[in-house]
Amino acid sequence: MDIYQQLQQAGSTGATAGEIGEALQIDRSTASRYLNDLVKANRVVKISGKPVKYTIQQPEQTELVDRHVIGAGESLQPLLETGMAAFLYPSRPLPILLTGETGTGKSYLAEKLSNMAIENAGGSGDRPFVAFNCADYAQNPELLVGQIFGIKEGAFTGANEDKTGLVEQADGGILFLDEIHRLPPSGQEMLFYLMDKGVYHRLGEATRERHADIALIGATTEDSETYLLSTLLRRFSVKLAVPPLRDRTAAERQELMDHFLTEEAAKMNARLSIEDDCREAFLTYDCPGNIGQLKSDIQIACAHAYLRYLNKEVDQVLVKLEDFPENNLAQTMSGSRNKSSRAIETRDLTTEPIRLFPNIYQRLDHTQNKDEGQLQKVVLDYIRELAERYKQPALSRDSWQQLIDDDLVEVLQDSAGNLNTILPFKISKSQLYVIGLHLQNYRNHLRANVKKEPIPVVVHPNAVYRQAVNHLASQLQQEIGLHLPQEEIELLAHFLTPEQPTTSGLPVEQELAVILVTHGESTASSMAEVTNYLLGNNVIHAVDMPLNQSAEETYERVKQTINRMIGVHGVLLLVDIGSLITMGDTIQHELNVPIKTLSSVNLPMVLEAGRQSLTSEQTLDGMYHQARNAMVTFMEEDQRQTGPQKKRLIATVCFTGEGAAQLLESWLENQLSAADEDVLIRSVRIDPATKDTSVLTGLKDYYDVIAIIGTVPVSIEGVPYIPAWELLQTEGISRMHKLLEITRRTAVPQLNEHVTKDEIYGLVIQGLQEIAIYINPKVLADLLQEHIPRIRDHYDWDSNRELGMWMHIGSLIDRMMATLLQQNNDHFLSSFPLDHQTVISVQEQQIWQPLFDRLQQTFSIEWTDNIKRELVKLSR
Ligand SMILES: Nc1ncnc2c1ncn2[C@@H]1O[C@H](COP(=O)(O)OP(=O)(O)OP(=O)(O)O)[C@@H](O)[C@H]1O
Repeated sequence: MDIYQQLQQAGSTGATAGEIGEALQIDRSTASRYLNDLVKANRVVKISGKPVKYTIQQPEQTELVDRHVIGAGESLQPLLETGMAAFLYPSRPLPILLTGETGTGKSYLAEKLSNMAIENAGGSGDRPFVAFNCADYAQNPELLVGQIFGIKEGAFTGANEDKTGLVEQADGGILFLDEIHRLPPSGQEMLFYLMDKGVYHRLGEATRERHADIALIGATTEDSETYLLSTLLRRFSVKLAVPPLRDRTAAERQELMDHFLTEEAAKMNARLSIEDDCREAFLTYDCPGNIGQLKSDIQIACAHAYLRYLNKEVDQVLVKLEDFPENNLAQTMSGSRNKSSRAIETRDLTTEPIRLFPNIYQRLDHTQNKDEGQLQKVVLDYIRELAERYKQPALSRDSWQQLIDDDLVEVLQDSAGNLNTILPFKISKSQLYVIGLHLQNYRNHLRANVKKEPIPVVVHPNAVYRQAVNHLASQLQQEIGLHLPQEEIELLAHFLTPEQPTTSGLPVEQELAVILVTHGESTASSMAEVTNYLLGNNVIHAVDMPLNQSAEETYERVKQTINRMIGVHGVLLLVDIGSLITMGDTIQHELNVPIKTLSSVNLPMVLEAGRQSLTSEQTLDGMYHQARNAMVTFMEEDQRQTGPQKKRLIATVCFTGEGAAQLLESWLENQLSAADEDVLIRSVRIDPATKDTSVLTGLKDYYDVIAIIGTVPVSIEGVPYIPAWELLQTEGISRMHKLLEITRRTAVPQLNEHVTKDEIYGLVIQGLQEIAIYINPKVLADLLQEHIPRIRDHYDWDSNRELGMWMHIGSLIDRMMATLLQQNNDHFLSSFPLDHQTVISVQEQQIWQPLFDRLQQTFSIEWTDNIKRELVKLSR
């Protein structure tokens, strides 16, 4: 037996060198020497005292926890150890929930814990760590859930293709969901289900069950008891509270500060030091945004010091007390007086210029691989990063002056008026600010007087933006003597382009463009809207010619429209009257872009032109002929009145053109039988302000619109309107089937589908998976399975009726959750007519109440008497 095994036997109380020597029959000094070797090797620890004892080092405390995490040995020790224990739990890692104030380091710790766990599990790259902040999609709960679980093509507007979710990406690894409380209840349910069963489905996916094995870390700044469904909360077996900065030790705060200063120094590639009084200020000031704020405040101070250094006033980067963010300084000096308002000011000021702003020249200098593609990527990343980081327009003048020289700020602010006359939109404050930041970069770079890599030209920005920047450039030259070379002008023009180029997709290059120019306030734009909608692509550009608009103005607008296009090789102009034909010829000469013109435009022509412009390898001539033929055929058919009849169309309408209408669209598609192959279903947005139905009327000219279905009552002559909620009941469904039947070209025998009682459960899950966003269909179906039989027996529903009611309840709950989450409850409630006449009998009350209660509990919805009465009335 060796010394180590002997010590293991001694357990946590340990043993002295003498005891070990005695047990192994070696002399004490030899035992002591061996023991000290083991101590050096970190396998044994000394327990100080008299006599000195030795005990073995517990491996999980030394090897598993990353000692590089600041605070690992102090305030964060219990947290890191519990976190690691959860991750290394036999068979399956336990889900972890990190709670704590903003900036305490939850994301940081999640990543550290994941890295440690991955390393401990053999450190291979095939265990992915996927991090996602739910707050990024908080405005769109549907998309948020879609990001996490994946989206099936057509699940909602814009879902043009199947999309993999993060769960799939993290399969076999770790998924970190920051701000998890932003998940809508349906998403929380889905997550719970995944944690429980390892099973999930993509949004809008009816039947396919997917499997994933992930370790989950959630984080929230909110009170998890209030914001998370209790089912989900319970599923997090390990909850770790990350301490605020004020509860961390002084040594840790010092260590954090040194760490951040070192990070900044590395970025600057210069010597950096900090004056003592400034260091003191950083160590003691009240820092409500915790480590995150400490870090950004240090960054701001360093940025100040760095600018001073670049301005050549000093020979090293020295952070002084004057660099300490002003509001904080005031706060430090005035103690805690008026703390809360100061704290808010501090955050406002620091949220924007939190880091040294990106520096293109340094990046180009540091780019090893100088091939064209790589250099372009550096430039595009820079443009995007600057634009994204500073896109919040709420910037105070102070924050401008913190980072941009006064004279530059002045020229920029003066130039806004001129720029607005050239640009097709009003320049925003944040765009000006971003330009200012870049110009400051450029100026600093000139001052630093180092060898300058020319900025590579990425994509030629279009003429309007170049013209605007040229204007700015001459103002800069005249007023402050700052000269901008051509490549700088091109770069700045990109900051003005509304769609910032991304590395993955440069601004869309449309080789062949179609521009529609017609008289009237909105004729061209309505036709373009319909076509773009039907083609699912913004291919038609419209120029309206209101009666008071001069021919010259129209001409200019068409020219501007072409100028704004990138890489266009040919334009088809579709106009209403022949006199506009000459316009194309003149513009062609002026802009040197081939243009062809077709007059007497109608919708089939626009549609065909749009379709052709999307066909790859189409030529301008080809597109012209196809569009022309489409018009001729249409006119001939119209005259003969013998051609194929118009296709049938069902329009689904709502205020957004997304949400409800889109759901209905996919649900309806499944209702169509083979005899209804010609039927198109299209969702249409109705502007809530104008309730303008011209798009629908426009569709009627070219389609046989057989029904309008939706959440917004719309009346179009000769077209029946079916409210969405009626459609989810048996009566509504049969009404729609009837409509389809009577509008069919050839009579087909009516499908006499009768569901059986046993099929209802499955059909409802399937149906709700198609149309519900917020509820978990299975959870709802289980609940109804339990409660409906009593209700069904009371009203004596047949199976078809019962199916209708299940679906109705499902979509009602989904809608209630949607409105609660989107906080437009008033609109939702007002869609239920006030009803004082329906009386719910005592017996009805008894059979419904348990279901109402369960639904309320499970989906956190609030019933009103009106909604209950409506439901009971429908059941009778
Ligand atoms: N122990 C640490 N050592 C070094 N840097 C840290 C540490 N903890 C946090 N940070 C840094 O502080 C900043 C804020 O941390 P983080 O974003 O993880 O906080 P958070 O609690 O997730 O904040 P929020 O709730 O606002 O998302 C990050 O830049 C992070 O890198």
